Amino acid sequence: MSALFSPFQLKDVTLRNRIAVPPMCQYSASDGLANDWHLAHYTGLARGGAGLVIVEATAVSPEGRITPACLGLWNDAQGAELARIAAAIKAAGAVPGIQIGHAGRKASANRPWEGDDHIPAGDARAWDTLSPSASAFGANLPRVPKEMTLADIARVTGDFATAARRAREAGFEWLELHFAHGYLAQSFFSAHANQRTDGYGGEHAGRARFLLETLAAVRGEWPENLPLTARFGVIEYDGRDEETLADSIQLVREFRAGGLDLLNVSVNFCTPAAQVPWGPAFLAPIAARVKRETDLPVASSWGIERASDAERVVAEGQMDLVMIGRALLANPHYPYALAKKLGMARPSWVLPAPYAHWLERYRLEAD
Ligand SMILES: C=C(C(=O)O)c1ccccc1
Repeated sequence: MSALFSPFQLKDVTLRNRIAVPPMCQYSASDGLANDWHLAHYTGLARGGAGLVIVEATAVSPEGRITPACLGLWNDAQGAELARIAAAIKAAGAVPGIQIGHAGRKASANRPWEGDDHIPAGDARAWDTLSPSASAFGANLPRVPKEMTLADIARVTGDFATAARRAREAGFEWLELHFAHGYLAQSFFSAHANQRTDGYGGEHAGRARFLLETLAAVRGEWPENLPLTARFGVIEYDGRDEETLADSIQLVREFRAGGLDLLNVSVNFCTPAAQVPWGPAFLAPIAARVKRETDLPVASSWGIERASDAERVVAEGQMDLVMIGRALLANPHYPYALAKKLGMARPSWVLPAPYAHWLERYRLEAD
């Protein structure tokens, strides 16, 4: 029996396998509203056999979008459109998940294929960005953000909680807080972005405060019986990795004490100077260490594509779920290819019956 195709239960939710679609921005919304692009995109991924489909970074407030074309969950109309997507994912046999976040100083940017840079300040599409400190990311994102006031911090924490409530009302059963990739929450924990001298900066407790307060606020809205998770960068690859990892693992333990059910282990992306060692499943040993040292279930991503890697990292207990992104964009039925590669009996039935029966009936020997 393949470990990758074994079920996974977390709280009252059971995934049919260990394959998860990570949140991957589509940059295809208007006014934060999901549309037919998103419905077809996520329905196709769910029909492709993944156990969990997580809808892309969805902003908790208008200024929290990465680009003007990002999804939002700050009003009921957005919730109604997302409800269609949650229902479609569930109808296809996958668990519907959603990531909610705030882009912080990386907000107000052009879409990646239209520059991937900050929209010029004079452009009517641009907006003021928020961050723990008035320090820019740099490189393609040079805009200096506004240092958040205590009122700003409280408002955004509340926005996360309200978005979590709307996510549940929309029918999502898996919630992921976006605490990674140099966005607002990650910025609060990183000295690359947070130079505050008040209670939200400085030593570990100060830099962790926004994330822990936001987790607590969301915990109060999200049902206890459904998975509450976070994608969190635990390593920056800036030459201080052991220090960052130890600091991050301490915070992950605090997340667990605060009611987090699983951590999606990722990279910080808080400085353009990072030297990320890209490669097949390069983050798996880091995810395994986080799992070992925090006793939390973990997922991870980045370069997990080969059937042998995906099976190994689960079978060896390095991670509980594998987030397979680009291979699933290239082929939403990739779980079927993985099932065949791993020698599963009747691999076609990873797919819905209307597809599986044809694939079974007229199989070529070569299949
Ligand atoms: C758009 C991203 C996200 O939503 O996390 C992203 C950004 C940087 C690297 C990977 C993913």
